[in-house]
Amino acid sequence: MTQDFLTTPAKILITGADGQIGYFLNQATQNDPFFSVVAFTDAKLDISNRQQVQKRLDEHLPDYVINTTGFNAVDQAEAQSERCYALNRDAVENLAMACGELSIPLIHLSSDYVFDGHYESGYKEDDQARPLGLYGDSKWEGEEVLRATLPRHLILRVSWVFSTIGDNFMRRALLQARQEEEIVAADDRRGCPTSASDIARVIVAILKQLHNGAENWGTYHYCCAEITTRYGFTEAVLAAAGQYEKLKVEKLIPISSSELGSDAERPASSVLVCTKLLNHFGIRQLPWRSQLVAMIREQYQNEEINDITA
Ligand SMILES: NC(=O)C1=CN([C@@H]2O[C@H](COP(=O)(O)OP(=O)(O)OC[C@H]3O[C@@H](n4cnc5c(N)ncnc54)[C@H](OP(=O)(O)O)[C@@H]3O)[C@@H](O)[C@H]2O)C=CC1
Ligand SMILES: Cc1cn([C@H]2C[C@H](O)[C@@H](COP(=O)(O)OP(=O)(O)O[C@H]3O[C@@H](C)C(=O)[C@@H](O)[C@H]3O)O2)c(=O)[nH]c1=O
Repeated sequence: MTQDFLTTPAKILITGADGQIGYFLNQATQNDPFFSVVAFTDAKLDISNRQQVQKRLDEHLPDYVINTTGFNAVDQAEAQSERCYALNRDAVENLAMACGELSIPLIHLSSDYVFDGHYESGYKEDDQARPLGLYGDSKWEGEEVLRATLPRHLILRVSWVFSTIGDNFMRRALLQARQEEEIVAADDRRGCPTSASDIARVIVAILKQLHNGAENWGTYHYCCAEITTRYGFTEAVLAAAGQYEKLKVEKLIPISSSELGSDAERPASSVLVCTKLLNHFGIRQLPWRSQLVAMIREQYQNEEINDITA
């Protein structure tokens, strides 16, 4: 019997399901008849546990695994390198090996921080990775271990993720704007903020094409359109949030990253060029500004669920 790709749902297994991207991917696929979804939080599937990973895959036999986990605390990574590499590299190897045993492709998320940030015109997929900090290095090593272990993989590098979930720059800026009269934002690091729900849209579009026979494996970039700085993004957060409440903040002050200080070095310009994704999958970039307006609306509409101080 041949498999009918057009009528058989694609069975996907999502790891890290209550993180930013995991949550929105789960939301985007749960009610889509194209997919049959099993979504695991870390309590139900700890990907650093090789036996547990194999057991879950044996139980569910998904068509695709999507790994949205990550040790993402960029500064903390410098002091907690063991934990960082354990999740961003070694656990990726666990997944890749278990997927390999069962011939399951793995979709994996990586970061603009694999680059050193000196290339102002933007990074393409094949540009030399040269991470500045341990977080970026662990993501790069995770990519490399996946490439070496599982031929049918897709690595999607994304940047500056924001959403109504967890700890991210949008929510931190909003919290500060409610509590402080003056806030500072770095105006010397360039990048592209990208909403977690938009990344979910991209992953859904990729999965649909893979499941219909596309064999576009490899490494891809996706970020929302329009380069900005943390200062430019904060300005937009304040404008969008100001539609819903009178914020305490009166002054937004541009500042250099060196004045702010931090444990980890970060790329000065980590813009991702996304034309390969367009050429191979026909997926276009959406502007982060419209994504931000929608995300802020969602934040205010479900203020209790999206408790910013939690
Ligand atoms: N956030 C960003 O700006 C960017 C993120 N990325 C990459 O995208 C991916 C997703 O990021 P994002 O959605 O922000 O991540 P989050 O930090 O929001 O979510 C990560 C999830 O992984 C879970 N997790 C942690 N350890 C384990 C484990 N051992 N087994 C299973 N799950 C675990 C976490 O659970 P718990 O909360 O309980 O610890 C959390 O739910 C990551 O690979 C990240 O490196 C790339 C570029 C930018
Ligand atoms: C404390 C503070 C920092 N900053 C700036 C300095 C620095 O550039 C940045 C730090 O914010 P974040 O912690 O959100 O940034 P960071 O953790 O560097 O964000 C990164 O996370 C990882 C997971 C990725 O993969 C990257 O794509 C990127 O999103 O914000 C301000 O603008 N104002 C402030 O008050």
